[in-house]
Amino acid sequence: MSQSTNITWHESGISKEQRRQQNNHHSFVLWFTGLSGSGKSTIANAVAKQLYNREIRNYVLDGDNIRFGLNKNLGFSVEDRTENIRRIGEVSKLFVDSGQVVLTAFISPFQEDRDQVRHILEESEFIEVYVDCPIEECEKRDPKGLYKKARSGEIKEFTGIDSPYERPQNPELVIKTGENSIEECANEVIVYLRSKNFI
Ligand SMILES: Nc1ncnc2c1ncn2[C@@H]1O[C@H](COP(=O)(O)OS(=O)(=O)O)[C@@H](OP(=O)(O)O)[C@H]1O
Ligand SMILES: Nc1ncnc2c1ncn2[C@@H]1O[C@H](COP(=O)(O)OP(=O)(O)O)[C@@H](O)[C@H]1O
Repeated sequence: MSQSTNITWHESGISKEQRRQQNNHHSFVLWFTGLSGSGKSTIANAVAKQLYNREIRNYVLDGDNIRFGLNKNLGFSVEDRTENIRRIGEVSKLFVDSGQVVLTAFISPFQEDRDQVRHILEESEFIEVYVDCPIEECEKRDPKGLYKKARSGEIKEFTGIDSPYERPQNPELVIKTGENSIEECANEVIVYLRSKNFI
């Protein structure tokens, strides 16, 4: 891939702080990470609905959807997953700059890639949420039939089967979707955000 040269950063006339002030809330990323079927999308969307009801501007970026468009040229090799997360991180940063809350639902299996996203944001702008669910339960749910395909060898490099998942070392939040209901898990996130005065 070639690199751009002769480019200059253009400052916007409206600052992030001004946008936040107009929206009347903080802007940040809720980064959900976990195995396929752990409940990232379900919880992200449940939280998004609660935020919407509180008039907090937000948007969900979801793994499958992004791979239909922006990242349609990426597969599931280690390198492609890293590039996937790098791009999502940059997109998330734009959302934060626009004064919105962004909820991301990507497996994002590598600690280093998640840390990279954390580092391009400010400290109060990145909340790593580990959607913790035993693989046995994810496999039992198998909402898209992908574990079955991975077990039969039809899908290669499937996370948790023949591709690694690195559990977050120091996440801001851990939610256990194998033990608690969807509503309870979503409420845990809302309680955390309130405790930090983010909402
Ligand atoms: N090999 C392999 N491994 C894991 N997942 C696979 C694979 N092939 C397809 N899928 C489907 O793609 C979704 C994961 O995409 P992500 O962009 O979140 O993955 S990653 O963060 O780049 O690892 C994932 O979505 P979720 O089930 O919502 O996690 C799957 O539906
Ligand atoms: N407590 C829970 N939290 C999240 N999802 C749950 C929970 N209990 C059961 N589920 C079910 O598990 C599945 C999770 O799928 P999904 O949200 O697509 O996971 P992911 O985005 O991590 O692949 C859904 O069918 C959902 O209804």
